[in-house]
Amino acid sequence: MVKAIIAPSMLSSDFGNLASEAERMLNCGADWLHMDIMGTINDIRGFNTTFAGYFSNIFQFYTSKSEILVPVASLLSHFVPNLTLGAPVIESLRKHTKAYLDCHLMVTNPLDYVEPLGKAGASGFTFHVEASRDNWQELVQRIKSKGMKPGVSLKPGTPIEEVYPLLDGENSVELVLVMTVEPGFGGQKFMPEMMDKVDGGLGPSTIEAASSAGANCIVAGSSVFGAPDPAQVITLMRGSVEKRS
Ligand SMILES: O=C(CO)[C@@H](O)[C@H](O)COP(=O)(O)O
Ligand SMILES: [Fe+2]
Repeated sequence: MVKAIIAPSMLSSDFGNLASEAERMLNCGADWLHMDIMGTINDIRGFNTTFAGYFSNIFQFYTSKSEILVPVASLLSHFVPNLTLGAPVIESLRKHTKAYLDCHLMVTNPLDYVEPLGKAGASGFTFHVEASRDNWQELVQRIKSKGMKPGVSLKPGTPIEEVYPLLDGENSVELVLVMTVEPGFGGQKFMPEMMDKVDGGLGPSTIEAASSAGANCIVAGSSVFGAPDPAQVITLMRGSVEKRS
């Protein structure tokens, strides 16, 4: 029987009560806690923080809509047009739980986050293949040296072949996170066309497609946190994966 891992994305939780939201999810049957770490303007190489921060604020002042922000964000080499949490939050949450903290790094230079997240108590460190094409071997070694489990993720538009080199050899990853939404926000629509490649928009109405496509580690945010009975959604998704032999 395939072992399911259900990892509620804490991006959809009440960040003002993160520790109790984490405990609630674990009491509802969650195996891992998925922590979406999203980049800031400081990710830009060569820009100093103040200038880049100021520049980004101007753009964000004039383009409040996320669909406009995306081209602006990519222009400014943001990995995603959103800002969530970092090592200090992981460190605080770690004081309240022993759970597996599955960190998903949507940042332009993941190497800069290995040290702080390892120290903060992260369990898994999943970086994006689009942000590590020239240094993924060093990245995997550094992640392992800090006692974290290395994973790789890919955006919907990235061909699955790009992660093949990371699947075997001494610098292989232990998890592949197939994004079934564009990275950056929770609550987006599931992209069924990703099934031949499977993170996002998952819930009772889409889990069958993902589990029959072979996914066993399920990241779901809005469908779990938005449910009147999150435990029931977690059990349903677990059942869908584990009925596969
Ligand atoms: O990494 C991401 C989004 O960037 C995902 O982890 C989402 O946060 C999953 O949330 P839902 O799509 O299930 O609401
Ligand atoms: Fe994620």
